[in-house]
Amino acid sequence: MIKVGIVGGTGYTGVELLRLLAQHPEVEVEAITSRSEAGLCVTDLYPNLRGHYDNLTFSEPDAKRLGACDAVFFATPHGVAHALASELLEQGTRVIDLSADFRLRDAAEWAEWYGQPHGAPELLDESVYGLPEVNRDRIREARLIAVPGCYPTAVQLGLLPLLEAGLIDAERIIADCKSGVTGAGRGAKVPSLLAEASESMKAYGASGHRHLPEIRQGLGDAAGRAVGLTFVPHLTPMIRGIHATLYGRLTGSHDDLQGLFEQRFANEPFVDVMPPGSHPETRSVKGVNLCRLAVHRPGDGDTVVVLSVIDNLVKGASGQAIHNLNLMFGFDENAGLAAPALMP
Ligand SMILES: NC(=O)C1=CN([C@@H]2O[C@H](COP(=O)(O)OP(=O)(O)OC[C@H]3O[C@@H](n4cnc5c(N)ncnc54)[C@H](OP(=O)(O)O)[C@@H]3O)[C@@H](O)[C@H]2O)C=CC1
Ligand SMILES: CC(=O)N[C@@H](CCC(=O)OP(=O)(O)O)C(=O)O
Repeated sequence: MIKVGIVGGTGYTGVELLRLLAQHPEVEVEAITSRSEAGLCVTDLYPNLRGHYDNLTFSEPDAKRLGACDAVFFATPHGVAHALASELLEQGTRVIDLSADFRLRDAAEWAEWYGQPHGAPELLDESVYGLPEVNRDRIREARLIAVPGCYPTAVQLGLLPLLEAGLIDAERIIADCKSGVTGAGRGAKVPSLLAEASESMKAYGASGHRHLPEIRQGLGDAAGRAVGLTFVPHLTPMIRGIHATLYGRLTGSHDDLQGLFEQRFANEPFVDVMPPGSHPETRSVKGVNLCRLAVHRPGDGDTVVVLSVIDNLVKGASGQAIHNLNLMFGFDENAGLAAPALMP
């Protein structure tokens, strides 16, 4: 049994960590922080967790208390993990950061996209990008994990087989992506209001979104060269879910794209390549740590269309964070992550 802490326990990814960890046989949640709810019992804020965390209370973030844990998850806005990670690592605590603080290898690029100086550039060399389907062996050895973003997870998993095999034009990739409103966090914001978000849909960040450099970095690694990517996110009237429709122009010849995808993910417990002709739905991954993919080649032409769905809060955040924890501590990869999706 290991002890873990969660910084940012009142947010959507924080409560999702609690929900999933409640079924984890090897983990006990020792500390959970919130500045606004310090002193409140977790089950008073989240009654769905009654019977699981009845003695757990939110407390102010405290490096000493968190440093007594084997691992700490950061489910906080950008910049918070920068400030605390070093101190925790020095105390021997492993850090799994759900924010974007350690995802980009280049501190100057991070500062440009996040509008603030990078707060811990000295840690960038050792941080490991926590996409298990790419970095499984490095994750096992890591002390500091940067959990991929939600859109970047859906897009990279959908394009990796094609780029690794050199089958599409790396200069002209299109990722047309839709997210549910929990992607924007639990804080009150006008675009997330029921009357603003329901029965409507809109693109945002079309000229440049902060996930663009992260996705380009990962796809560039897969392709072995810089990629040209158009990425347009949309806000849709659903609570959870990401749907990515990915377009590439085939350059290499390959008769069996379905087989290519099935082979690439054959040993991956959290990627499901669906049968030919499928159209995966976001509700089929609701609440589970799974990316479902379908590959299409309309009219047998030179365009390949990949459909990729995840739950932004699970495979796009908290579930993937727990998968990383399982690898770092040598647990069964499925621990805490085995339940099937909610339907409907
Ligand atoms: N929502 C999603 O789908 C995804 C989110 N992420 C990332 O995960 C992180 C958390 O997201 P989400 O759960 O949606 O965010 P929320 O806005 O829902 O929650 C943020 C949490 O962080 C705490 N917090 C805020 N500021 C600070 C601070 N300065 N120091 C310590 N704690 C702080 C808040 O509690 P309090 O203010 O009371 O301390 C709250 O518990 C973000 O970086 C987000 O980008 C990643 C993938 C998907
Ligand atoms: C709908 C919505 O607002 N989504 C968020 C992305 C989700 C997220 O939390 O971003 P990270 O994965 O980088 O942490 C956004 O566009 O900024």
